[in-house]
Amino acid sequence: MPPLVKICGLTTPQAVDDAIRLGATHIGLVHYEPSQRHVDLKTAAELRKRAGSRVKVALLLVNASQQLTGDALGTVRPDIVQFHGSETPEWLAVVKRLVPAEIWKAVGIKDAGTLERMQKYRGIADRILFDAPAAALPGGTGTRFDWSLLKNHRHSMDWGIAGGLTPDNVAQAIAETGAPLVDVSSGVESAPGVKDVDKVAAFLKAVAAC
Ligand SMILES: O=C(O)c1ccccc1NCC(=O)[C@H](O)[C@H](O)COP(=O)(O)O
Repeated sequence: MPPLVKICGLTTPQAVDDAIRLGATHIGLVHYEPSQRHVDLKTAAELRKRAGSRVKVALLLVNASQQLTGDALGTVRPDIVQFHGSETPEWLAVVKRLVPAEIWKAVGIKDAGTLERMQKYRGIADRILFDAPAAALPGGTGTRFDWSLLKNHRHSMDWGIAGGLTPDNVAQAIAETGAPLVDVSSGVESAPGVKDVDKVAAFLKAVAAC
């Protein structure tokens, strides 16, 4: 079975409809003001509603306060909360107890030590998303990590990969890592925050062929 596909950083109803029509299994909405893909909570709730049950919807937060996390989850009611900052396992466990959503943790993978350090999320996060290490922003940077770090790794949690994936390299990334889920944002854009329907189609076609 081909990997699951999350198209992240959607900002418009058209982009949501396109991603779903073309076969994405997940979409991501970024609520983080410094991001060029930031959507306010009202917009995020509208996009979430539009997606309905056609696809799983992830809401991305980065080191959000308790207040903002509560407001965001209460307003948007996502299927998944994707924590993309330096949130602790303890905080994720609190959120997990309070909301009926899957908890995902993005982890910037630098070296084999990352694979040890992320074990602290075991039993708490429902999925680990391996991404490139944080740069100016913690995600959506179009940067790849060293896929060979995951070669032959025995995963103890559900997982996926992100970071610098494109229609041209996603098949190789899947072949090298065996990822059960791939996540893309800038690799299917014509400009930061603007999804390109042809690139989204090409990405999904490349994954479907795996
Ligand atoms: O997309 C953003 O702007 C963003 C900002 C801050 C935190 C996370 C963000 N995106 C998270 C994602 O899940 C991206 O899809 C992932 O980092 C891969 O991005 P890209 O390398 O552009 O495909």
